[in-house]
Parts: sequence; structure tokens; C-alpha cells
Amino acid sequence: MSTFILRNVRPFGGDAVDIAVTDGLITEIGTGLSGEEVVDGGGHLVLPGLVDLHTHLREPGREDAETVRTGSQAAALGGFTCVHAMANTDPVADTAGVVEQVYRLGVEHGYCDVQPVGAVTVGLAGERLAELGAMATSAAGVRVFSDDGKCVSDAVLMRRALEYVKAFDGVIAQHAQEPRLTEGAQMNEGPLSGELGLTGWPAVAEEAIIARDVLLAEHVGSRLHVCHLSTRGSVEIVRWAKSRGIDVTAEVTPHHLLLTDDLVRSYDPIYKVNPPLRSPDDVQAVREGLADGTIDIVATDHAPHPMEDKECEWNVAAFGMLGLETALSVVQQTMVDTGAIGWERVAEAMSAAPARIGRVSGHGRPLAVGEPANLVVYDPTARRTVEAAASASLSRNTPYAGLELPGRVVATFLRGRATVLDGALFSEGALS
Ligand SMILES: NC(=O)N[C@@H](CC(=O)O)C(=O)O
Repeated sequence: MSTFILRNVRPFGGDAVDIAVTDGLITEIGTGLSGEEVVDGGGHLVLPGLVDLHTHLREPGREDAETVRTGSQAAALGGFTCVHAMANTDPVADTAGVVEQVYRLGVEHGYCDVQPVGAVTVGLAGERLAELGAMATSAAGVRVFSDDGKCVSDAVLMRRALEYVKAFDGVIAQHAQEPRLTEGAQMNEGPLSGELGLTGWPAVAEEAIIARDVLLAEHVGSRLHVCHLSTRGSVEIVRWAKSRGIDVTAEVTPHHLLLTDDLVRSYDPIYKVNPPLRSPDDVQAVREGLADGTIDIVATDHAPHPMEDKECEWNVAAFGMLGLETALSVVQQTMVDTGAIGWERVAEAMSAAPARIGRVSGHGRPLAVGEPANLVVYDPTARRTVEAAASASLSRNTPYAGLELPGRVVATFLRGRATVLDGALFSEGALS
């Protein structure tokens, strides 16, 4: 039996306690606990390990951008104990074989649990359904299905997918982007896209798909999840859908909580992302949506790209930005330090709710005796300047480089084993 004491930590920022961990489980929470091994929590905040419903790990196929190993290292450094790996790999994760491969790589590396997302359609081509049932019953136990990067734009296919996954309590996570309305789109459509001469990506292209899909979900009585919602209109549609009792959940990314489309003036593709950075009014609306629960979760949409795909002309650059290592800091800055939400709600939006939506067990659980010791120790009083080169990710496309952000992940524990200690990766299990 291995026992250690995580001494002097503040659950959700409350009073300081000690947490005793034995064989990966929380066995006691109190004060003055003693044990052979002690990890000093420094009086910092402790939250349940974070869960990301939307991560691009790029393996198989683009191991030059990220691997399961490097992406899950970045996740651990960001305080995550479980990430959902998106299906837009090469080959696409549209078979039991590919999702099992990704799942096993996560287990092998051991920095966090990697829960594969299955593609909705074969090859993300939007033409016929992938083998959803086989992926659900595989060793990977897939519950989240998404063509993310592409929209399931065919209404009949979307309806069938929603109906199909009911059998195993799955959810369709939709990348809401009407393809015809966004042909060649490069940035948020507005006065600025006209001024900069870049093709616009109008809010209505997102909102039209969300409106259609909540109605489809209602019609067939299934679960819908909306990926990276980014506009005021989208928040209003989801709010309306929830008020009707439709089983819809939604996510917002850290970058849509902080950054706005005026950054595109630089023509620096570091700010090129899908959906695009929106207006200050949209940012205000997604913050309000997250605060009032219309938006259920924060998901990173960690989208690593190699230098050659980002350091080029805007029009040919890839869409996407890193997110795992900065997510908690950005949420602190935009939502906690502004007084919009407290740490309990952060834990709900970044741990409990994503675990529930993804139907993963053992994550997103309360800080309580008998629960798995998936924990993140976080110092919200620290400040740090983001350094792209310091990232554990194989890619460098963080939009926050050089920016000072609040907070620092001090330690992350996966089932009682430290994956991060003193803010650095801890791979050899002295505490395991
Ligand atoms: N979110 C992004 O900007 N990029 C995603 C896919 C996508 O949604 O386009 C990626 O895989 O790089």
C-alpha cells in the first residue's frame, strides 16, 4: 500500500486541509494528517484534475505537429488528467482499430487518460456514417463522436448519427460551420474583414447549424454537444434550446474568452483559428454564457501545427492554436479575476461537466474520500510570461507568447501518481 499526504492545500480556494492518498484513492481529508511521504501543497488551491473534451493530438499521421506523448505531457502541465483526442488524424479515427491505438498510446505514456473521439462519418467526408457502434464497444469505449475540423452538414446524416448513438448513450459533438457560407473563409466577417481584404466567416454560418441541430436533437430525443461556440447568436440559440428542455451542451475555448478579431490586423497567422476570433461583443456574450451556465464547459481545442504551416502567408496558413498549457490561466484571467465565476464553477466547467458529457468514469469527481486522486494544485497568485519555446508540445503556435498570464500549475496527480511536480513534468513514479 502506498500512502502519501498532500499537505496544506485549499479545495476550491477554501480552508487549508491535508489530503491523504492511498493506492490512487483519496482516503482522508482533514488537518494535521501524517504519513511517511508528504508533498507540500504550499497553501495553494486544489481542484479535481481537469478534463478536456476537445484536444488535437495529431497521432497517427502528423507526428511532426504533436504525438500522444507530447500532447499528454502538455495536458499534464496544464493540470489535465483526461483529454479527448479528436478524430481528424491520418488515418482518421473512424474505426475501432484507430481509436484503440490512440487509447493504448495514452495508457502507455501515462501522463493523462486519453479518451479517443470517434469520427461521425467515414474519413470525415460527410457522406456515410462511420462504424460508431464498433468504436463504442471497442476497448476505447468511445462515447463522443465528432467530425471536428469539418461540420456534419448533411441534415439527414446528422439526424441518423444522433439517433444511432442513443443506443450506447453517445453524443455527437458538432463543429458548427455551414460549409457553403464559409467557402474560403479566413476571419470573422465584419467591417474588419472588408478592410483587410480577407474572406469573412460570418456568425450566421455557426448559428444556422446550431439552430438546425438543436431542433434535430429535440426531434429525435438525443444528446447534442456544440463544439467551440463563438458568437452572441450561438449563445442565444443554446439558451433558448435549454429553456425548451433540449438535451444540448456547449463549449467555449479559452481563446474565444480572451482574444478578439482586431488581432488579425497584424496578419500574423498565429491568430488564425476556426471558428475565427470574433468581436468584443461576442467575447462578452460567451463570458456571460459561461457564467450563467448556458455554456457548460471550457474546452481547449488545442490545435498544434508545425512552423511551416503557421509562419507563412495568412491565406495559406493552417487554422488552430495551442491551448492545453494556458487554459486554466486564461480562464482565471477572463472569468475568475473579473469576478464572473468562482473556482467551484471553474471545476464544474473544466472537470465535472466535461467528464459527464464524455461519460468518462473516474474523472470530474468531487474532492471526497473514496474518489480517485485526480488532482491539480494551482497557484493563482503566481504570474508568468508565456514562452512558446518552453511548451511541452511539439508545436509552437501559442497566441499568448510574450503575454503575462496569472496562475501556475504546481502539481498534477493522476490516480495519486504525480505527473507534474513543482511545475515540471514528473515521469518517474516516486509517489506511485
Ligand atoms: N480549431 C482549429 O482551428 N483547427 C482544428 C480543426 C478545425 O476546427 O478547423 C485543427 O485540427 O487544427
